[in-house]
Amino acid sequence: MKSIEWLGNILRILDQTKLPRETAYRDAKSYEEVAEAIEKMEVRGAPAIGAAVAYGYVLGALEYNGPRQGLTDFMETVQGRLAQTRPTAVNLFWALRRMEDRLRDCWEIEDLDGVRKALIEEADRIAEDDRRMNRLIGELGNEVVPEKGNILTHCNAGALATVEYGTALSVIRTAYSSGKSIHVYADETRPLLQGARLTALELMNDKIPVTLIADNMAGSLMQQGKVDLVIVGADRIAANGDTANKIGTYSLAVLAQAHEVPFYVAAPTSTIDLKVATGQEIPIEERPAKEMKECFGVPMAPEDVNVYNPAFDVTPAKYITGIITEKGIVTAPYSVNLLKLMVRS
Ligand SMILES: CSC[C@H]1O[C@H](OP(=O)(O)O)[C@H](O)[C@@H]1O
Repeated sequence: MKSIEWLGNILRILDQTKLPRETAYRDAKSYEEVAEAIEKMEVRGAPAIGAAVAYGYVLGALEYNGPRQGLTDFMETVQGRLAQTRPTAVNLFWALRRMEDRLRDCWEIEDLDGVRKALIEEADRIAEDDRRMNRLIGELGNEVVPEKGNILTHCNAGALATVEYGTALSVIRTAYSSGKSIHVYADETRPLLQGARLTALELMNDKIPVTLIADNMAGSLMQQGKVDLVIVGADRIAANGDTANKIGTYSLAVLAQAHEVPFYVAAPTSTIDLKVATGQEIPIEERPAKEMKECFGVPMAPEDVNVYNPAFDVTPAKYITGIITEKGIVTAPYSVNLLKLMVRS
């Protein structure tokens, strides 16, 4: 299953809100449609959002029908719309910056189609970079996976959260295909159930042994000694290693430390944001109350009850055993080692 597919002038988006019961697609023909798909979480997951935004930017350039000199101003409108969709995943802004830089480098190209071609090539590079980084994350991350054991993961950091392979699930896939005897506990991940709906689906499709659990069961499994490793994804990693990820990740990290279970974050370097010193600076998205009060249309709470619905939380670096990236596995002191990693070619 591919989260997105570029069809030359259309971005085909697998509508993840309908999985696993229905495989449906949105064929986005405009940057506004891509923005809506991101806001509605039809496409979600930090790296997948980054690639979707890159192609949304291309669709904006294809929509523009004015004189060449007006393109830059128009693309600022496109950039603004895409940038306001979701605030936490830094990959969104990393991809937008790459597209803006590419547009700026096209200043000598007078032909609009020439500029569009250059932007499409940049978006394709962003997508290919993600595929490459995720493969490497799997290969390098395999080092931390035991020959035999139970791995717990949270939310969906799989192929559906990226362009291909996944991040945390890339490590799991690589370990399994290397012959390791692993089994996965997948947190269902309330309220939108990315674990139940997406991670369980991906792992079953790959015939990787998986058991679905409610989020509140993780502690008990660790207390029984049934979890050997926790691997999660990330939406933004601060310069000191503090990591924003799906709500519930922080609780898992504290539980893992209390039970001496290794806790790893798997993420491409496009998720590392050295411009934020600590996790306190990471903007945390608040999602609509409806997502808490309903489960896909079925009321789960009184209609007018107050709701707190942050989409992410921040895990302090002290709870993180290591961060698995395509350039290597980083451990504490993160402020030093993340900087070294990012300057490494
Ligand atoms: C490969 S990182 C995926 C990351 O994104 C998810 O958030 P959302 O489903 O809201 O986009 C979750 O935090 C995952 O770990």
